[in-house]
Amino acid sequence: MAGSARRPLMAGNWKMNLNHFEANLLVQKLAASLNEKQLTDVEVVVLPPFTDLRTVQTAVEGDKLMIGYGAQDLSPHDSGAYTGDISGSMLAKLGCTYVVVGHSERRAYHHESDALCNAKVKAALTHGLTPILCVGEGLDVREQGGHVAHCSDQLEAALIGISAEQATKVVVAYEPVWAIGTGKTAMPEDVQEVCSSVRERLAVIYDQETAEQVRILYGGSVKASNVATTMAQPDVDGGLVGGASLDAEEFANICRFPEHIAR
Ligand SMILES: O=C[C@H](O)COP(=O)(O)O
Repeated sequence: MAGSARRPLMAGNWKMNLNHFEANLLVQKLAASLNEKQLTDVEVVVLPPFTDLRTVQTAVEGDKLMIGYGAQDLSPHDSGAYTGDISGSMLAKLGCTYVVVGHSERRAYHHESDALCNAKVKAALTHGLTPILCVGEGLDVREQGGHVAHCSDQLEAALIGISAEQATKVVVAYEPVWAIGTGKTAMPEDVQEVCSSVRERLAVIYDQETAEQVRILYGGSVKASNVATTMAQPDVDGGLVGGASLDAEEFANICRFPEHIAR
């Protein structure tokens, strides 16, 4: 993010944690831990389970908290006989502004394909939601040196049929699978390598101006103790934080990262 015009984004992916009582407590604590300047410098977003969204909406709107929120997944369909699905329009009605698409846990445990991710990106954009499109390689791919091509290919496949104007509204999250929930953070230079290659691929698919507008996040064992060096990389515009976002004080410290980047 060094010198970039892109506003940093720190998104807390709660995954399948916290009931709606706990969700209310966490969002209130988080908001109380950050001041107006910090919440202006960095866009802070939480991504609770579906069952917590109404509670988070009530807290955010009722107390005018400067915190955004969104969902962890959405249906590629708009409505109808899709048992268990939640549509983009339902999320938009709940005040969501973001939705995660293609998280590696969904790709692995629910066999989500690039084609399905592409349909979900389109569904999100149709309903005015910002997709946080996840890409990332497994350890085997990294060890064979295929990580850059793997992530670029996932990106390109998920953006088929998306215009340049729409692409500027997409957030990309680079999450190496081997760094998720393992405590093994990728080295800042490794993160930069993939994030810059993602931006280069966006410039090839669209143009340089479009590529410069897209925010690219890093996710994988982000903590307050390691966030600053990663965020100091020029093509990293924020983070997608899992486990550490469940602790209000730790996540607030992560969101304060600009104060720890040497200028
Ligand atoms: O969406 C978040 C990522 O999967 C990272 O999770 P983690 O911070 O627990 O490693």
